[in-house]
Amino acid sequence: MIEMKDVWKTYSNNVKAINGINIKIKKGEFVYVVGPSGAGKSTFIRLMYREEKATKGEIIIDKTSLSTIKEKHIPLLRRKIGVVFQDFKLLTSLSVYENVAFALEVIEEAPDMIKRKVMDVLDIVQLKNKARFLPSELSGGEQQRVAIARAIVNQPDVLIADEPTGNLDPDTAWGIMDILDDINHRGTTVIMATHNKDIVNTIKKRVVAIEGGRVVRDEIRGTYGYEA
Ligand SMILES: Nc1ncnc2c1ncn2[C@@H]1O[C@H](COP(=O)(O)OP(=O)(O)OP(=O)(O)O)[C@@H](O)[C@H]1O
Repeated sequence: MIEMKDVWKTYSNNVKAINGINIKIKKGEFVYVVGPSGAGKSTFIRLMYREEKATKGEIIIDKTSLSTIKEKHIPLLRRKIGVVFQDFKLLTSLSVYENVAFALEVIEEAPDMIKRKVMDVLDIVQLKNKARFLPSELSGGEQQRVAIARAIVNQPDVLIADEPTGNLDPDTAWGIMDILDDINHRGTTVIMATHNKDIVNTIKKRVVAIEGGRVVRDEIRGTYGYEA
């Protein structure tokens, strides 16, 4: 359902971040993206949700080609893809509930559906009891769980996470992994860029290693393969 065919990305400053990637990711897979700092992992991920446009090659998400997609159809594409970042990116003046509901309000979901969907995803991330809290009143792990709830409330086909455990202590990071695993088991494809060696080596999944903007390793149940 996600395919890259000979994809290249050169930034405007002439940095060649992605240099000829070919990959297929099937519906329902869980994929770790690993590699040294500056290898191109974030660029690879940003290309998938069209935050960046490929310089060359074709990216197909669920039959939609990102090279020919019209600007007006990009919001529709983004509804198929939930994104989670290392630094959470929550709206600080809104409550947990409002942060998650916001994603549905912008697509003009009916108010009674908003309430049901928000409470359902807050249940999945185990934060129903903190729906009225502000982000500043939550721990880092709880804030990341709100960000995950926001990313999945539209029931996207794909959840992309760029270093979702990067700002969290080890115990909290494992809790986030439980939730991502649970979301994957419910049918969502999960693609996660990470530097967390312990997690990759313990919760075995497909591992795609990127170095110098190329896929240098792609293993079904792989290992991290670098020193932490
Ligand atoms: N917006 C940008 N403009 C110009 N160059 C960029 C931009 N974003 C990234 N780069 C460059 O592209 C290359 C790949 O960066 P990218 O962020 O994709 O790597 P990464 O593997 O995610 O690194 P890290 O593990 O440190 O997050 C690097 O040389 C980086 O400096």
